[in-house]
Amino acid sequence: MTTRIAVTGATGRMGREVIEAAGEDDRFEVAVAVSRSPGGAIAGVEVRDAADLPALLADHDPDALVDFTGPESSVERVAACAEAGVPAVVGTTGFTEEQLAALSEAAADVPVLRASNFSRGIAALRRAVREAVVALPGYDVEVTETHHDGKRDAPSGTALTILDDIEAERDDLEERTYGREGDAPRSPGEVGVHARRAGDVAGEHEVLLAGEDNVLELTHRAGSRRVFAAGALDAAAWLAGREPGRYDFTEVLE
Ligand SMILES: NC(=O)C1=CN([C@@H]2O[C@H](COP(=O)(O)OP(=O)(O)OC[C@H]3O[C@@H](n4cnc5c(N)ncnc54)[C@H](OP(=O)(O)O)[C@@H]3O)[C@@H](O)[C@H]2O)C=CC1
Ligand SMILES: O=C(O)C1=N[C@H](C(=O)O)C[C@H](O)C1
Repeated sequence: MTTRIAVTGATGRMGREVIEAAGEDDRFEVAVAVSRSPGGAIAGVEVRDAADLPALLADHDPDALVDFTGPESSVERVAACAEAGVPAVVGTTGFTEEQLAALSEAAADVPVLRASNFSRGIAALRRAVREAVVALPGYDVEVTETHHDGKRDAPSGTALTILDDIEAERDDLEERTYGREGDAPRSPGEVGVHARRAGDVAGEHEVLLAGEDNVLELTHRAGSRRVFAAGALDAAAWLAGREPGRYDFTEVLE
């Protein structure tokens, strides 16, 4: 069965990648792609005006929409999905609590699956990190992420998700320390968080656990954006036809 998707932010790094990945996979068809700068085509798909999204969703009736844009625009695009009855896959990161509440509101009308990272490797890293922090109680924990120079939000959405995972397992870690400068010895309740921006790195996340004479480093590196696009497409196929509500990428991988 073919899953017909709508893609927002078509000219963005991820929007483009999703359109190209869908074009190379028989299971998917891009029913409509929108951009703030319409015109031209990406992988043979005409790029339409994002301002017309509500009408385009009504006309094309896609099985799911895939959004990798920015927080404000993502909330607007998902509201259009709620209005049109289209399931939404959201890969955008950097949301405020208020924006997350708006996405939850939309999930009362349509299925909404949001994930800070659509790579299977990160799903495995998260499981390994949760296990490691339990196995190594009292160890110091530091999270470092590295991304391309165009990334806007810091720390990355994935780093924040990993920090939530770590804090859920370790009650003693109560303070996130973002970088260090000056006279800054470590205090026991800290989790260090470090964001590096350089070149065209697709995405790297490292968790360091260090105790007396024992150091464990768990690292995931995305080789390209294609891994995120592939995961988002899997999520779109999985989400199509589900009941309204909030869904998680881990459910897609079960
Ligand atoms: N969950 C995951 O696995 C992944 C998540 N991401 C996240 O996806 C998001 C996009 O990343 P990336 O593609 O690199 O970013 P880009 O800046 O390359 O692309 C984002 C695109 O979204 C659209 N856009 C951005 N801001 C607005 C706005 N205010 N209003 C309307 N449209 C807007 C634009 O497309 P246009 O002009 O065509 O409308 C823009 O080109 C980020 O939040 C990033 O963290 C990225 C990779 C993987
Ligand atoms: O902006 C990116 O590029 C990425 N963003 C996501 C994040 O913020 O975690 C996922 C991935 O690491 C790439």
